[in-house]
Amino acid sequence: MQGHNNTILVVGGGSWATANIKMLLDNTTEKKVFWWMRNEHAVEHLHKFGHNPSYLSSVEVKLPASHISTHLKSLLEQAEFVLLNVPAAFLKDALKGTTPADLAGKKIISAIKGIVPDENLIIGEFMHKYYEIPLDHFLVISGPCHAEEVALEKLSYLTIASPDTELATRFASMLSTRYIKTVVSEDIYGTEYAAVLKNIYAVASGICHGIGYGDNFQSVLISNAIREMKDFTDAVHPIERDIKESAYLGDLLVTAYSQFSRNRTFGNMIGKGYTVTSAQLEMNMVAEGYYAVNCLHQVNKQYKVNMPICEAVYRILYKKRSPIHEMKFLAEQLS
Ligand SMILES: NC(=O)C1=CN([C@@H]2O[C@H](COP(=O)(O)OP(=O)(O)OC[C@H]3O[C@@H](n4cnc5c(N)ncnc54)[C@H](OP(=O)(O)O)[C@@H]3O)[C@@H](O)[C@H]2O)C=CC1
Ligand SMILES: O=C(CO)COP(=O)(O)O
Repeated sequence: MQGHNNTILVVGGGSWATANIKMLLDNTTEKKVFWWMRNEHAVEHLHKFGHNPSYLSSVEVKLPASHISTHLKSLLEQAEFVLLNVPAAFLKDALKGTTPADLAGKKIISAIKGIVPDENLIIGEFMHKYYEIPLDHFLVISGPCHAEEVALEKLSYLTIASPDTELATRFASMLSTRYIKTVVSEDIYGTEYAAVLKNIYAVASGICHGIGYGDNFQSVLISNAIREMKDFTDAVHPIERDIKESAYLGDLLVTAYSQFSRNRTFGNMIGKGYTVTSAQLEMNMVAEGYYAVNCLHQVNKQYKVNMPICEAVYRILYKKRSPIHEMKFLAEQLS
């Protein structure tokens, strides 16, 4: 049983999970950090050498061996906070065998920027529906922040969203460091959906770059993308929201332009003529936008928001339409 014990379990073994572990360990608030990942070899490597062998391997992880394991149930017992950090497509797999009782009373934080495939639910909705997590026990970590830059301790800003802003502020105080500034928000729906959408727009940006469009066109694409994002988030959860804040516009910009973006890299390969499978094989990491655009296409059947950029990416990735033709068609609709 856990009260306010500042015990955080990070679930996931990829780059963002490793970056989150670093932030939590560099932050000086008294706390206990536990880490679950599926890969036994990576756990052994961390026990022996204090580095994740496959992702952000320069990051030093100083945790007792008993705090890093592949056994989720036993790690869950003491946790006050459970920080979900696997790609959305693998969340069900990661939580297999976990019941609502195992998560009862815990605060769930999503650092995932994706939708659960087949369910077409963002993470807060999924955890509420299948694990009975009340929304005021749910938090989102988002904002323009690449794991690679966290590893380099480059100044970054994160948004912590929760309907319970006191809780969000408490968690933010366990994450902030010299190089991490935090902002608190109440907008869990807008923050989650904006993160999902910006991945799709970054795929679009990469496709255009791969085809040969230049910076002039990219800027028009992204200007239209932020309007599309605003229309969709307003339709799903209409509250007073400034789309220019860093969790919305900021994350769109960094993902659409950064050399570190997996979504942009994936899109670039598609624009250059790679198939989806060959582009995925080429990358050791996951581009959430690929899965998200299919889910978003389904979700938007309900809202019917005009989303020409998402639709173009959907047809390219799921209907095997030519990137050149689709982007030419899209270009006619942008302004
Ligand atoms: N990277 C970043 O800069 C940021 C990422 N995010 C978000 O964080 C989330 C996690 O992404 P990230 O850490 O970058 O992931 P990575 O792409 O770095 O790593 C992929 C992760 O997925 C796991 N995985 C791959 N295939 C499967 C499978 N079939 N079943 C279960 N797990 C699998 C891998 O485990 P294994 O190694 O065992 O194969 C690995 O832990 C995503 O939603 C992403 O959008 C958010 C902000 C920044
Ligand atoms: O969310 C991110 C930066 O804020 C990471 O984006 P990518 O998954 O495209 O690398």
